[in-house]
Amino acid sequence: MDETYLFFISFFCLLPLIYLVKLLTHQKGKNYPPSPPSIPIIGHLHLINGHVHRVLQHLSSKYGPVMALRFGTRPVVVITSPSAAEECFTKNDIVLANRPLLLSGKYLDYDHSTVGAAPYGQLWRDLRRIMTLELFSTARLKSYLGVREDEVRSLIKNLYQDSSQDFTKVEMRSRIQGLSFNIVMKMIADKRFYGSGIEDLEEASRFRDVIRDVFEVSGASNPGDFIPFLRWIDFQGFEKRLMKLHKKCDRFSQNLIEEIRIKRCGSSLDKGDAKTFIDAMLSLQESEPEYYTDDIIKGNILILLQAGTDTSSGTIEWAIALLLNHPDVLERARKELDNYIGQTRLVQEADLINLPYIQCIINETLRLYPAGPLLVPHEPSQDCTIGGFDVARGTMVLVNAWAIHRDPMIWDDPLSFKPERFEKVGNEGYRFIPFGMGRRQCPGSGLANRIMVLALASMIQCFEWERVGEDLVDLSEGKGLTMPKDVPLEAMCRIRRRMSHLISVL
Ligand code: HEM
Repeated sequence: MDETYLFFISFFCLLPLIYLVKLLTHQKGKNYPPSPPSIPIIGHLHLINGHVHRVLQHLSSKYGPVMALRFGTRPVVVITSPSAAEECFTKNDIVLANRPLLLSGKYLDYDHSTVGAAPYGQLWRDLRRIMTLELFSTARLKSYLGVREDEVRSLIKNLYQDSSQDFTKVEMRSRIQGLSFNIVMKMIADKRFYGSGIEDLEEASRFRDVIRDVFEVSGASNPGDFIPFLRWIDFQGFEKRLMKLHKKCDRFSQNLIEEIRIKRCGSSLDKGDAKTFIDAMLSLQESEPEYYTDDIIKGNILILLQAGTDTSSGTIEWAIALLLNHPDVLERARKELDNYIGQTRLVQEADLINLPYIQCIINETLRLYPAGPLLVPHEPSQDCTIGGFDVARGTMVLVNAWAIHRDPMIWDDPLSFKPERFEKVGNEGYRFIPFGMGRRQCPGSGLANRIMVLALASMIQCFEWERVGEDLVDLSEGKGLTMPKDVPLEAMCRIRRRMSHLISVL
């Protein structure tokens, strides 16, 4: 028999034994979290069939709020209680501020050099500081107010053009996606890629396709991240797909950078009055070209588009779907708007502070349908303890926000949509964590909130809404990183008669 063949046969027969010995020696003297029985080599991967947050919720109900799993060779710990989550983001916050290095991060995050994928260290701190300063600070959010209000008006105008005095069926997903995409894109590169007034329609359509592919690939889990052998043979051609996508994304974001470079040549912008995120990064590049390379800028353009678009638009879509199934809640929201603003002017962002019930609707939507059901994976940079259990350095830590938000021990009647529950309590602590907590929590939460509340308030103020048929809107969750609604939302929409004089002049 061929010697190589013999070698492979004995290697694969020995693997379970090596695995067992490693497991037993590793566990000696340690208090690891409870864990379901596992299978050699694949660990618990065979249990993950269906929506991961749901499977993990089911397992945690048996094995407890701090549970250990093994995805192939990768140890995983799943957190499913507010107190354990609190421990993660207070006592262990620095240790857990690290991210696991996954294959997608090599290509889509330019070797893990984006704010979302970078390990906890100097680069991450610098990027986070730049983004806070240039995009998310109160002053910056104020300076982009016009962009948000213009884009919301453009959505209202677009709905107005497609609706009439009678109820008309409208498709909602692409319109709402266009809204959040345009807002983030204006902040990054002063460009719009959806709706009217676009200079290069073909470029816009190609760019939208590329971003859709990025979402698809980042949403798919790659078995090679868990079983190294599959990575060596590029199982299912995942790495090839990533390489191809990287090339496409790279071309587009490089073009965006070049356009801004050309514009900057003819203007006297300096660091202080940077207009866009790319402007700010190019200013920094001028003083530190080796550090703020084009690759760093391109990766961070992509992460902002990924993290900032489908999350907010998906939440708005869920909120409208929930309102269609709960006309009483919709009616109360409309009354709040009519009482405070009336029908003589359009709602503005400055009004939002006086619309607490609409904010409650957004919170309740985020509770039931958080756009990051498992947050983003964390990885301890050194051994630590959570809930009295040992968690080894290099373990992937998943916080199941979706399950915490639906825990009947924590929430009264947790599966029902009741926005008023957010009226009573002020500080929700670690039982409501749609944006995560601690150092790596979402830096875009303030921006997202403004977009979501203003868009929802404007749509309720200007139109009447009904379901397409008698049946309730289907609320099944689809596949994807941001837990989108499975079936894109359609609704019946009619202009509110007393608002049409305001909308027709937009
Ligand atoms: C409904 C809207 C949104 C939700 C629910 C959401 C949720 C989250 C969550 C759960 C995380 C991970 C937190 C963790 O690691 O524990 C995150 C990270 C992040 N989000 Fe958001 N997000 C939203 C909107 C936005 C927007 C509008 C932007 C920017 C335009 C943004 C930018 C980011 C970035 C850059 C990170 C990575 C932060 C880091 O690793 O340091 N997000 N977001």
